[in-house]
Amino acid sequence: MAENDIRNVIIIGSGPAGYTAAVYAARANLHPLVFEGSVTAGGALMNTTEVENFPGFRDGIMGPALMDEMRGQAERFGAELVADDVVEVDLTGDVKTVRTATDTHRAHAVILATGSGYRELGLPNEKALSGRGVSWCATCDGFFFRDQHIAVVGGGDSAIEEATFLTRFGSKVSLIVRRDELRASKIMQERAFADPKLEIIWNSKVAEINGTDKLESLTLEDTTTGEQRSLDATGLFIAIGHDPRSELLVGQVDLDDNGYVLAEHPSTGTNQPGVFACGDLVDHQYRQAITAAGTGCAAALDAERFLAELEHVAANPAEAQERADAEVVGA
Ligand SMILES: Cc1cc2nc3c(=O)[nH]c(=O)nc-3n(C[C@H](O)[C@H](O)[C@H](O)COP(=O)(O)OP(=O)(O)OC[C@H]3O[C@@H](n4cnc5c(N)ncnc54)[C@H](O)[C@@H]3O)c2cc1C
Repeated sequence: MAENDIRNVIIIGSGPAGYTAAVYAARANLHPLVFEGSVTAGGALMNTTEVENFPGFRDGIMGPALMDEMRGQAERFGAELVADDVVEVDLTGDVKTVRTATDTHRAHAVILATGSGYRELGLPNEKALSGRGVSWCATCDGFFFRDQHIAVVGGGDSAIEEATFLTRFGSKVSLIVRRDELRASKIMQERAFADPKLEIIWNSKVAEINGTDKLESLTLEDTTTGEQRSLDATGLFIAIGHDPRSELLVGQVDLDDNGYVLAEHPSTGTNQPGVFACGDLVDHQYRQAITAAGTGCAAALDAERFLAELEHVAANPAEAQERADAEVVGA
């Protein structure tokens, strides 16, 4: 296809949401073009070890292997995959424009699936011990920490939610809070204070993550005195927030106050006709591979219906005019 031909659909993002959208769009004969991104093609699961909760794998599957399967499945049905970053979009017109550093592409529909990034503490061992004691997802990894001492960092609602959830598994859970109060809502605080397995370590931050092959302990620093001490935790859950990857989309589609794309539930449509959004880019509630894949499927089906309607209108201009007139009268 020549560069300037108008595509049916372009998909931006290559996690479970983007690849699932690609499988469905490709099987609907829409020949999707998928921008995978240059850094982490395959998305967040490329940085994980075993995924035990994605349905269909009785014995679990390694994160990168799962993403390789999804990628191969999309390719098998004819999705065109490009390992480039999208650097600019214009989603406001009937024809959408998507630019990389070197090319410009156009499409009638665009599916946004750029995910969200977990905030990090910025400590040296943090990434190296990811999947070896350090985690960003209690639902995903809590099960691996049965009968262990688990630490959770953060003072908001989601930190407390993660910490109370983790008390089901850990022998003890220590919530590490920078200040002498929690930012979380009152009801969440009451829940935390009432939990006998949950201790709160006030005025503290993690100064060092210790261990070579796996997490062995944490060094905590008192934020008021600077004094340091060791905590013998073998699990660390970092719950200090997420940032949706939506910088590209500012001024293009409606975003909420935290930067997540606003989709018209239960569809995946945004405020721009022909633009659909899925996965962690819209979801601050569930953030799971299976939910991302589910909304990726929905986005492709929504795009398919949108394109069918466009085709119908182009083939039946008189009927479309009648419908538009009736809407004006009804308004
Ligand atoms: C450490 C860890 C462990 C996890 N474990 C589990 C688990 O066990 N089970 C589970 O269900 N979930 C797990 N999750 C959550 C799961 O990974 C996410 O919910 C899921 O990956 C979200 O999918 P997504 O497609 O929305 O986004 P992502 O997977 O984040 O993918 C987004 C993609 O978009 C690309 N992208 C971003 N910007 C651009 C751009 N401008 N141009 C082109 N491409 C772009 C990125 O490169 C990335 O590939 C885990 C997450 C983490 C971080």
